[in-house]
Amino acid sequence: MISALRFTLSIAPRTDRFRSAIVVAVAILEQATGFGLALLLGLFSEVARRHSTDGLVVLALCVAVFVMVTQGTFIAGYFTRLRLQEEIQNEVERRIIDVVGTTPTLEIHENSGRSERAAVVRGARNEIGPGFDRLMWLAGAALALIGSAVLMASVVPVLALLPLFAVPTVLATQAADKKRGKAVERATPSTRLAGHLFQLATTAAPARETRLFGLAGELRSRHRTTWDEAGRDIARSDGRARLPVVLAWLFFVLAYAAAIVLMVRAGLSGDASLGLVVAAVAVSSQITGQVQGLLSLTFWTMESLRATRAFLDVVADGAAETAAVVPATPAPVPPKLSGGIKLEGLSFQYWNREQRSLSDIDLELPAGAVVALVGENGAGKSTLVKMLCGLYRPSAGRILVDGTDLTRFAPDEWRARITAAFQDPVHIEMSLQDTIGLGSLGHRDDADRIREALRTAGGDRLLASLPDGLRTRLGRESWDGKGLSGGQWQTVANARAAMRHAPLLRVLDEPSASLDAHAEEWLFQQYTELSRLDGGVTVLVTHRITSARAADLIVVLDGGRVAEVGTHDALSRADGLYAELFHLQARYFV
Ligand SMILES: Nc1ncnc2c1ncn2[C@@H]1O[C@H](COP(=O)(O)OP(=O)(O)OP(=O)(O)O)[C@@H](O)[C@H]1O
Repeated sequence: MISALRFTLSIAPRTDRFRSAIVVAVAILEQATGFGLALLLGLFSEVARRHSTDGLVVLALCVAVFVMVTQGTFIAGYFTRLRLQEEIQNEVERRIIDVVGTTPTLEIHENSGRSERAAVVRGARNEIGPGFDRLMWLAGAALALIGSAVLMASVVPVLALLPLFAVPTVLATQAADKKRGKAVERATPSTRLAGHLFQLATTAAPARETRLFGLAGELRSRHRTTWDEAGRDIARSDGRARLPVVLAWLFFVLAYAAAIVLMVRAGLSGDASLGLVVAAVAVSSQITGQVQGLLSLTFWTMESLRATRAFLDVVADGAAETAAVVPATPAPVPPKLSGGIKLEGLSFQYWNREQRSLSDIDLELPAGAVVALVGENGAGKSTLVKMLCGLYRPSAGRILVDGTDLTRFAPDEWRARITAAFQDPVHIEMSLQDTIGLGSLGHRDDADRIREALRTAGGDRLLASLPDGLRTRLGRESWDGKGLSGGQWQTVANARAAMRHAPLLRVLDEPSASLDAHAEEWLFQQYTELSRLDGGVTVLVTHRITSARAADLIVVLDGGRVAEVGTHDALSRADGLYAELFHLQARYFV
């Protein structure tokens, strides 16, 4: 928690020094209002006892000015506080992008322990922004409580201890809060699932299937069951924490009653002046409010600190992964492949799985070759291409690029020299020019290169059909842009992948899954020519054996192992799994 506290205190002035100063002033002034009014009330009683009309008038003016200043500061500071919270929130979101969006591998999204922490941060990130404000209000509330204790002690010294009687209440509430936090954390898998069900039921992409299969009711009831499961554990933890909080509160109420008796006795016996007793009784009447305020502010501050700590954990996770994966002195990535890419005993096991998804893969992918990767669903094709992209670290074995172990390259430098189009491409809702130009940031304004990439991907007709050409806004989720078909989105992603010239590795993970036959033929012809020209390795993952046929090398994966390697002719003759798949498809499609 100390690191979360330090972060909360430092991020605000670093984000906006001026607004932070205003927030500190507003918090303290606001919390001092009750205390100041109690003092003025004490003075009123003294002046009234002396029958000083002038004194009463001056005091009334003082009260008016005091109230106007404190209320005015509160109103004037309200928007400053909101603005500061937004600024911090935005800064934190950018930092989350920096960490979650840039870890060298995909572990932060797929290793369940880490992905859940990242999910907690995504869900609770709105609590981080108000952290500084809550902390300042908490400090103001604590100062007001101390001021009240000093005032009461000046009437009866032992009353300085009264706020101490509130400590058990604060501690009991904190303990309850901690237990609740743990219960909320335990419930994360259920709350994530409930979030997913909510998305399924309310967003555009799944809307066709949810209507077609009449799923709204089913999703609603699963959402309820999932939330109920999560809620039961949280409610149980709240219930267990309630008794200590109630006992601690009773303890404080008894002490408070005794304090009032002591103060009245001091006034009656003449040990303290009337004004002082009135002021002390007035502040003591605020003690419960102050303690309650302190408790709720403690609760909200703890929420912010807990979210901040989760954020710092994710930052630490990201830094640890970067330290482990990025070599201190990286080897230079070759400008051109001379030999090719070699896989030696390569194995990979996903974090939450018992079995390896890839086992002992030995392969040679020569420079300039088009390699088709085929195999049944779940054979390990996508896992293998993600490993080639450096998105997973091998569990065993290695990948050699012209003899250099891939792990010796800086991941960013390796990825800057390769390109990829994945199945289910992401729909980047920008202008057509931007969404393709992102494939090579240095050329995002180069309209000729973007047109050329579109041509390679077979997107000439798509471009001609768009009302504003390259400037056409795409997508309907983020704005009112042009909706594209699945195949058109795929073409845009393929064009994005074609933006990088002469990559060392070109990965095409089912790039034609939603393309028509002409588009597919054109695409493979283009990529094959490019590979031969630039000498890189092209790995094509496909379920269409007819597409694999033209590749220089066909690799058949089966259950995470290499079942067969060879050319179409050799594998057809071998009469193994490839020949079986080929004949099966040929029977229906050729
Ligand atoms: N993120 C993941 N976490 C855990 N297991 C995974 C993950 N992704 C894939 N797997 C498992 O790894 C194995 C290989 O999956 P992979 O996606 O590589 O197969 P594939 O050959 O590309 O399949 P498909 O043809 O259906 O796309 C499968 O058993 C799959 O369940």
